[in-house]
Amino acid sequence: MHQSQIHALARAMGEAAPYIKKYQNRTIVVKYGGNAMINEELKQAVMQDLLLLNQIGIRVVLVHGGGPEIAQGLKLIGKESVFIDGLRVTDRETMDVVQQMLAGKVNKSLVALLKGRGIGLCGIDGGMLLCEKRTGAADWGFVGDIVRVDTHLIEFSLDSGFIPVIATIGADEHGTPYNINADTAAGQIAVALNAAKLVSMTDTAGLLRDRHDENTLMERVSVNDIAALTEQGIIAGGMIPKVECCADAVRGGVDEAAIIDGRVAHSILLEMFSHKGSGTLFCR
Ligand SMILES: Nc1ncnc2c1ncn2[C@@H]1O[C@H](COP(=O)(O)OP(=O)(O)O)[C@@H](O)[C@H]1O
Ligand SMILES: CC(=O)N[C@@H](CCC(=O)OP(=O)(O)O)C(=O)O
Repeated sequence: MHQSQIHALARAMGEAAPYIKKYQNRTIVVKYGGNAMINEELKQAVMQDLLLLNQIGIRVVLVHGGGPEIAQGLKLIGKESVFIDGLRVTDRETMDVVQQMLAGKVNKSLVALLKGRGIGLCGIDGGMLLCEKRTGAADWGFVGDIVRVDTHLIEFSLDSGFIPVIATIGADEHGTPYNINADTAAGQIAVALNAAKLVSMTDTAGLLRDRHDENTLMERVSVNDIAALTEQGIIAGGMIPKVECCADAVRGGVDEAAIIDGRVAHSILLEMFSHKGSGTLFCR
């Protein structure tokens, strides 16, 4: 190792040390989104980072999406994806595909990369995510709103040293399964766990003032400014539920929430263990 590399390592470790102390024995919830999850190599790098966090004593909960995989599954049976306000319209046939893809293919592929430390769950397991049918401006079919998060199974997995990997399917009191947006679920799970941090990994550098220009990254945003940013059209599309869930998490008692770039290797380590962080940090 060169002298310069040794200095860089010493500097990085010195910078990281207080953050490692801050997060040890605390819970962090990581939401890993569909569009950042497509590249196999990156997926492996992200899971390795989560394993590292687990090994240094941070309680990591992974909540995953899988929108693109669901779209693929639907295509195979000749169905197009339909979204209203960012939520998938989910009829009975679509719900079957959501279950197969999220709780099956995507969940197990992530657990497999966690080398024996992952435990694959969905919100139906242990009564984790109790839902009711979403009502409002449209009929989304089997799309659920979370009524209650039961954290017992998550805590049990964490206490046993595992990384719970959660597919966001819940059930109502009759046992009917519902499809839940993964960002929304991650935010509510983070609040229920009284997490130290929520990190949402996606396919942009973070929240951009101009969504087509990554040089306009907003590094720090107060949750009080979100309404104005949405009104100005700066927060749009898939960013709306993502930002809202960060804001709800922070308002619900999570210390901080960040949206970071899931396409950049080790961005989560940079976010957690450096002064600069990465992406956009939402604070009170
Ligand atoms: N201000 C903004 N900054 C960054 N991305 C934005 C913004 N407004 C809208 N977006 C869009 O939101 C997308 C991220 O949401 P989404 O595709 O639902 O992510 P995921 O699949 O990770 O859940 C970005 O790829 C981008 O197209
Ligand atoms: C109700 C609803 O829209 N559910 C989402 C669940 C998966 C998800 O949120 O995946 P991403 O994080 O990859 O977007 C869906 O069916 O696509």
